Amino acid sequence: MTQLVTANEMQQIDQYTIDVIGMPQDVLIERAAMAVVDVVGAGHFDLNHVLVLAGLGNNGADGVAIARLLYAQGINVSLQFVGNVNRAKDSVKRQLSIIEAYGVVRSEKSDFNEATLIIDAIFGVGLNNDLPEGLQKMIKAANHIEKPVIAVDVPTGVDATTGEVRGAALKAHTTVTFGFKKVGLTKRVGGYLSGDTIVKDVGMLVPDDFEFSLPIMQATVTENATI
Ligand SMILES: NC(=O)C1=CN([C@@H]2O[C@H](COP(=O)(O)OP(=O)(O)OC[C@H]3O[C@@H](n4cnc5c(N)ncnc54)[C@H](OP(=O)(O)O)[C@@H]3O)[C@@H](O)[C@H]2O)[C@H](O)CC1
Ligand SMILES: [K+]
Repeated sequence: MTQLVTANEMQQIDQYTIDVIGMPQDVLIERAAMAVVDVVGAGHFDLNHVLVLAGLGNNGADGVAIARLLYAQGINVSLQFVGNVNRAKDSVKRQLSIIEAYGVVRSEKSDFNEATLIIDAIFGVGLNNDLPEGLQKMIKAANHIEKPVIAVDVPTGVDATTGEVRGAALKAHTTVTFGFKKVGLTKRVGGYLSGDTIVKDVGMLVPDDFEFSLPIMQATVTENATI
């Protein structure tokens, strides 16, 4: 039994946990990163060269924290920041300054062919438009070489509510989604691109009077089920 949420509902729950409950945002980001690292370690992925793609929002902050944790475990990880780092949210800038102290080298342009596993932390539930052209091209190239991808929260390019592709979207082998399963991961092409979806608790709390707009999903859902 899985409670489904829209992107907006997830953002409301995020904000309630931080603003009302007082859970520090960096704690949620660290727990999200640890959840993904657990899946990386438990899966049958080739960790010879892990490439983390991090964006400029909190999804990217998760990605930078993931790169740091993998590096601390002695895994060969490279971090590519996708976007203009000057426009990055403070949460990302904090993670970037921490990771520099750990000695993780940021790669400007990553060669997907060298990577044995890609961690997609470019966009999550905050995606609100079609991806920029350049990023669409990069994503299509990445999909073409078919490297295994673990998506952080939502595969980049998939709308977490509608399941539609916003210009282009990474095809994930596995999606590690936080708190609740986003409905966009269960319907239309979003259900196909998310691969195996694992829901991980990172300590979010739901307001007592919160009204979910979506039903609780039975255990399995077909690829194009519409909710
Ligand atoms: N909320 C929390 O404290 C936590 C969230 N978690 C993770 O964070 C993401 C949601 O993070 P958010 O910063 O809201 O959004 P994204 O990281 O998904 O997107 C980044 C920003 O990018 C801009 N944006 C959106 N769409 C586009 C686009 N098509 N082209 C260019 N830029 C785009 C947008 O900024 P605006 O200024 O345009 O609004 C986004 O804000 C969530 O998925 C989790 O992974 C943590 O895990 C836990 C704490
Ligand atoms: K992502």
